[in-house]
Amino acid sequence: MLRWITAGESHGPSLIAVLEGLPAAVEITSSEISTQLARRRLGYGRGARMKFEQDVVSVLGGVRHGVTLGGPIAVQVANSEWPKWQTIMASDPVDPETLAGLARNAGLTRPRPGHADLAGMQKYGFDDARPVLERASARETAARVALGTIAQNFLRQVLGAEVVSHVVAIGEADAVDGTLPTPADRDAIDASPTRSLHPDSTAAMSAEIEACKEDGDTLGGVVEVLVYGLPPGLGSFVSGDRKLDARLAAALMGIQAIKGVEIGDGFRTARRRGSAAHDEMDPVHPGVRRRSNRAGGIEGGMTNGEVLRVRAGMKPISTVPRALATIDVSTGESAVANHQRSDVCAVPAAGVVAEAMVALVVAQAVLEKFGGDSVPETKRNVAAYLETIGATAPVAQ
Ligand SMILES: Cc1cc2nc3c(=O)[nH]c(=O)nc-3n(C[C@H](O)[C@H](O)[C@H](O)COP(=O)(O)O)c2cc1C
Ligand SMILES: C=C(O[C@@H]1CC(C(=O)O)=C[C@@H](OP(=O)(O)O)[C@H]1O)C(=O)O
Repeated sequence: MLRWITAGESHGPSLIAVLEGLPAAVEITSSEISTQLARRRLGYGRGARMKFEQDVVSVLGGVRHGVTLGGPIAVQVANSEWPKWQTIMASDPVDPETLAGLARNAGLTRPRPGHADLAGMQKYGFDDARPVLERASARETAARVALGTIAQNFLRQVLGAEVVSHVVAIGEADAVDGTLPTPADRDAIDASPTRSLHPDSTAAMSAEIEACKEDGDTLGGVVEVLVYGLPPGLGSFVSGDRKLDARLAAALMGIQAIKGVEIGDGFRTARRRGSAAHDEMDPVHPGVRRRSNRAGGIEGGMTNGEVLRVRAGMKPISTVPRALATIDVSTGESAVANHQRSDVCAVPAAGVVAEAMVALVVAQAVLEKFGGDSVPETKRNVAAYLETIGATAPVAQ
């Protein structure tokens, strides 16, 4: 069973990510992880912290000379801003007088609507939002992207599968409808400040962000993740918790600020008639070809051999510069919410995080189906399965 966990606070010394259950012989380097982390920092609308914070990657365990060893993999993403926070976020006790003298440590008693602040303080018994927001912060997504890089390498090396993401909406600005991006479009997408394929989409989304910024407001949007090259049969129909669509939805909803997930055409399909909703098949001897892919490559909780396609909707950033109404928990009176610097829009970054979560869930399903303690063993198992289903295997469009 492939499993993962992260630890660490937004202004702590570092984030730590652990991935357990991956076979030996997956090729991975710290510079590949750094490259993916750099992609997460990009995008029009991100705040000042993205400019000065550096993600400093160290692979602490599970990898030797660029290949995995089969044991748990531990990755550290150090926060370069730590020296400024080392007293406030120290793990050992600190003299209260020293703490009281630090302006940065001023009590955060005005919880921000849309954040974990208030319920987190109530639940864990804090009178200040700092201990809540430190862990709730999307800084943690850097650790997920680090693990997602390893999962993407595994998928590529075992199946030749490739994960691609792009932004399909920011606020009211929708991407120009067109062909789906393929792995060949990755560089072009990353070169767009809104991670869109079409220049007209970039222009419309950038204008939306610019207008929002001038109004002192924030924006959300929708990202889409595609996985090319998956065999049929990942996931299962036999129980709800084994369905791949359910597992993808849970993983994507687990990303900070994601409020909706669609598999394939999702809510659009819900409004269609059955004759226009499903993906008809034709035989092509040998194999089967689909006339469409509205299902997004998943039927009955399993991949069906078509391109996997999933969307995630992100709510607008909660720390709104034009601060929202709240209460001050120290007085019980009305107040305006705590405001620190913040992103105006982080949808492009959310797409990179979504790629990571999709890669991890799909890698987990691949290992469930094919097992293997080394890449060659998993590949042999994949090859045997594909040979078995040969005559009915899907043929690429
Ligand atoms: C990549 C990324 C960057 C984010 N940046 C910010 C930010 O700068 N300011 C902010 O208030 N929220 C930001 N968020 C969203 C909050 O972390 C999130 O809304 C909050 O933790 C509450 O969780 P929930 O929205 O899932 O309920 C970001 C989310 C993501 C995925
Ligand atoms: C640091 C990151 O994102 C942070 C996510 C975040 C939040 O509330 O989620 C709030 C901001 O942090 P701060 O308030 O310290 O500026 C973002 O910068 C990151 O993505 O690496």
